[in-house]
Amino acid sequence: MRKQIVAGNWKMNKNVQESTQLANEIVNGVKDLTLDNTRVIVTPTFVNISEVVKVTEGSAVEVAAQNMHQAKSGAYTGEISAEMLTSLGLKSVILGHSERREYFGETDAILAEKVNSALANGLEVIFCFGEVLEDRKSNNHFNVVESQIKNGLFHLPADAWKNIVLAYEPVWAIGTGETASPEQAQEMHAFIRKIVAAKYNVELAENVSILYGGSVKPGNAKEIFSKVDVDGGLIGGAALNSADFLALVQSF
Ligand SMILES: O=C(CO)COP(=O)(O)O
Repeated sequence: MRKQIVAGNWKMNKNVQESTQLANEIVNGVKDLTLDNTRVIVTPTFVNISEVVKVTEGSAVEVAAQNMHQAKSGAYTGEISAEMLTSLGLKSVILGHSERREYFGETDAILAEKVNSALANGLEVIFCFGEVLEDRKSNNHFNVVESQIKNGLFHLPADAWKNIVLAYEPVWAIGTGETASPEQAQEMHAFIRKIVAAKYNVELAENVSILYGGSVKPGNAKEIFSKVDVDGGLIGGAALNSADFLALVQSF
């Protein structure tokens, strides 16, 4: 059975005190939940990872990073390597978020390198992709998503996919309050599974968790998560307070 995942992408929010407080509230909140098949992940900013790791140790809450550099080490001022993340005990990293693609010039080629570096270091990759509004309006969204997945991931051998989680985040729905309808999310997720099955095989495609991201809130999560090919969410705004985030964790 595929894992369900609720991952909070804290983006550039929360100082160290706020981060540890939020993590504490989430750790306490999940204590009494039967999570069964659901993974709960939080992703603080780099500077707050160590403190949040301490708070979450021994709990059901996993900590992941929002990004990393593709190089092993060296003269890359301001950057963070995969090995630095694993040395903190992290198991996963988000790569390819649309904000990284748009504001930091991360191309498909760079992302493929980042994916390789993360996997080589034993990290699971939560790989994000999604179309902008123009693409959806011109009915080009399937092509865009296919090419982002193909260029970022299809060079991988099948066995590497056990460490891949996909996150479909239509850019027009991120932080806008506008959500893809559950039907639009399901349609895209089914398409994604189909292209992964065509490249690899049906079993592999059936085993990949595909998250939806874009204005997921307690009020709409149940309906979105109920779709057969939606395995959870990558959450921005609603991950910044524990009550909303814990409600999402219980929305399956
Ligand atoms: O970008 C997102 C998660 O990575 C989604 O952000 P919002 O939930 O704020 O729309």
